[in-house]
Amino acid sequence: MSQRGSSFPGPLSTVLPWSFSFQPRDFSLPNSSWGSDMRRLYEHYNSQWVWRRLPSYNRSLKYTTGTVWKVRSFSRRLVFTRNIREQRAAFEYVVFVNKQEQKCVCVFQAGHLLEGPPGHVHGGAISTMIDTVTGTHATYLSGPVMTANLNINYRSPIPLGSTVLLTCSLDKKEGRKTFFPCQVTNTYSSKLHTEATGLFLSITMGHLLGG
Ligand SMILES: CCCCC/C=C\C/C=C\C/C=C\C/C=C\CCCC(=O)SCCNC(=O)CCNC(=O)[C@H](O)C(C)(C)COP(=O)(O)OP(=O)(O)OC[C@H]1O[C@@H](n2cnc3c(N)ncnc32)[C@H](O)[C@@H]1OP(=O)(O)O
Repeated sequence: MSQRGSSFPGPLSTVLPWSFSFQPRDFSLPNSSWGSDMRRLYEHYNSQWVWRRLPSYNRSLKYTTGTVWKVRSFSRRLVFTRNIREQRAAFEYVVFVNKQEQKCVCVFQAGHLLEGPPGHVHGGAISTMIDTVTGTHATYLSGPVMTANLNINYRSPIPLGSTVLLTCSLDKKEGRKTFFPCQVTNTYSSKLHTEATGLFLSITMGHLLGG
């Protein structure tokens, strides 16, 4: 199994040095809780050179900034989707980007802690994953961004424990604004579960730090 894409390849890596990286756990690598659909799709995308796996950590700034005081103020905080220790329990996912086509896919296995309607995934958990995937793609293409608007239509419920595919593309860029449509389907792309559009605004890091 190849392990390509071990460093974040987007614009952030040129802006922010990685001087505080110390081999943190990469949550987007396969683990024993992944079911057969997760593994099959992971292998499918990981084996094609046009798709690049993005690593995923449980702290957003500790591993991306080179400024000591920022590390001190952010390092104890954990990224929402990566802060549940028990594998399989919540958000198991891996994101791949296709730079040529400006597309991004996420293979997502929804764990039992994400229940909304009996036996099915909570709408807030689905929107979390849509925000994460479109936000990751926006960051990859445009550098630091914040979600300004998420518009979501839930078309069919997602069974708890199942694996789904999120597909996101770049629609248009207008100055600081970037628009990303996103669909959530079953793993064969034959059933639509959710469709959404995300609007992201490019920001400076000062915006996040209250500057
Ligand atoms: C998010 C982390 C970024 C840092 C990255 C660093 C390291 C991380 C590494 C990797 C990250 C990987 C993955 C990311 C994972 C998850 C993503 C989660 C993202 C989120 O979960 S993030 C939380 C929820 N998010 C907020 O908490 C935003 C609160 N909000 C604001 O902070 C401001 O509101 C802001 C910045 C959005 C805009 O403020 P602003 O002052 O910069 O811009 P302004 O208002 O002037 O608008 C300029 C033009 O955008 C139009 N515009 C604005 N808002 C609009 C809207 N809602 N609808 C339609 N158009 C809108 C205006 O109409 C105008 O348009 P025009 O130019 O045409 O007049």
